Amino acid sequence: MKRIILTGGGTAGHVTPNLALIPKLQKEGWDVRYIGSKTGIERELIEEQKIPYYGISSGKLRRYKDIKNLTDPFKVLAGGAEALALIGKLKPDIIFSKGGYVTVPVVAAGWLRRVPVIIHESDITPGLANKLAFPFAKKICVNFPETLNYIPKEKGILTGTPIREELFQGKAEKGLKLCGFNDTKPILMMMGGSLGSVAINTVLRKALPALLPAFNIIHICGKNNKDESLENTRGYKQFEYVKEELPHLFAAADIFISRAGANSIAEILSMKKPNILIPLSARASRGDQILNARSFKKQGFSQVLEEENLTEETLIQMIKDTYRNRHQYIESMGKSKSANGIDIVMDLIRTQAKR
Ligand SMILES: CC(=O)N[C@H]1[C@@H](OP(=O)(O)OP(=O)(O)OC[C@H]2O[C@@H](n3ccc(=O)[nH]c3=O)[C@H](O)[C@@H]2O)O[C@H](CO)[C@@H](O)[C@@H]1O
Repeated sequence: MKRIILTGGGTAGHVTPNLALIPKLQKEGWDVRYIGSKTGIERELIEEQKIPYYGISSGKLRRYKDIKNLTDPFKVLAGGAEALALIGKLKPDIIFSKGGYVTVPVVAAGWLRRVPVIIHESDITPGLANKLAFPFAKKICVNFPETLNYIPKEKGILTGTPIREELFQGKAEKGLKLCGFNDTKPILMMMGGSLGSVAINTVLRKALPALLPAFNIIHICGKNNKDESLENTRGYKQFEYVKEELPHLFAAADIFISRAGANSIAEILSMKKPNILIPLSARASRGDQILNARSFKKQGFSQVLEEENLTEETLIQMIKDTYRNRHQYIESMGKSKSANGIDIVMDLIRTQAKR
């Protein structure tokens, strides 16, 4: 039986494409194993899939000053030794990495053990962890054509992003039921990336009195970000993080507000949901979401609201405009050539594997 090690972690964006691949790989008879960090979100998300999970030590590679910079290099080294031992024992035919700090020692160990490595980069500009990992990879899958400019020519391949098949099987009625909505108002859904977004949560909640007469609202607010005082508000439903509910909520939604994480926006595009993207600002990140969002705006798929301009008034106005022009956005998204990346990535895994 051919064996694959999947790796990726830190935030759900580095895990959900792997979740999309798992059922496909299993169907083709692969023995699937996962290496992630000991405590990251990937552990919970993958263990639920009943996949053997191996947690290794992991440290963040920061470009800024932090007391943890003193201890984290040792964790990275420990992670490297653990990964090397694991790969020696498991003898996989291939490693597929979705990025995140924990993957660097895994792909380096794979290279040392002569296991072919494929990396997937979701964002327009590669993250630091993936950049460090690129020399160890045979192939690098990308989600945006622009990304090919940032990686060695002979390694890059435009695949798009693997999207979980179940997302296409949602039922709007089930979504309405999950939220307890029983009128015909259009549904506005807000998803702040896998961790939620306190900045957007606050503004959306302030805008509720103006929005609720016109919309029912689904708010995915992130872990520990629920506002209990709003729990019984009619037409407003909060979730911290959703799993099997997500396809049904997607199906029910008429318009979306989202961060511009690469996976979220790939999903929104493939579900053709008119949307407003509020990218994570360049102060809090390397600015990758800003580029993701601009690319979507340029293609006519999205409206973009920069965090610097985010207020109740700008948000409400943009929601009204986007809803009014929804048919135009749906039409542009319908013309998009971006497809679910799952088939191309599966082909690549088959052709690059040792056996
Ligand atoms: C803060 C941070 O580092 N953000 C990065 C991270 O974002 P983040 O982890 O938020 O990534 P994405 O938006 O790409 O993906 C989130 C994934 O989680 C899923 N989901 C989310 C909420 C929920 O309740 N249930 C659920 O299943 C979404 O459907 C999606 O598949 O990785 C992205 C992809 O590299 C980057 O573009 C982001 O800049």
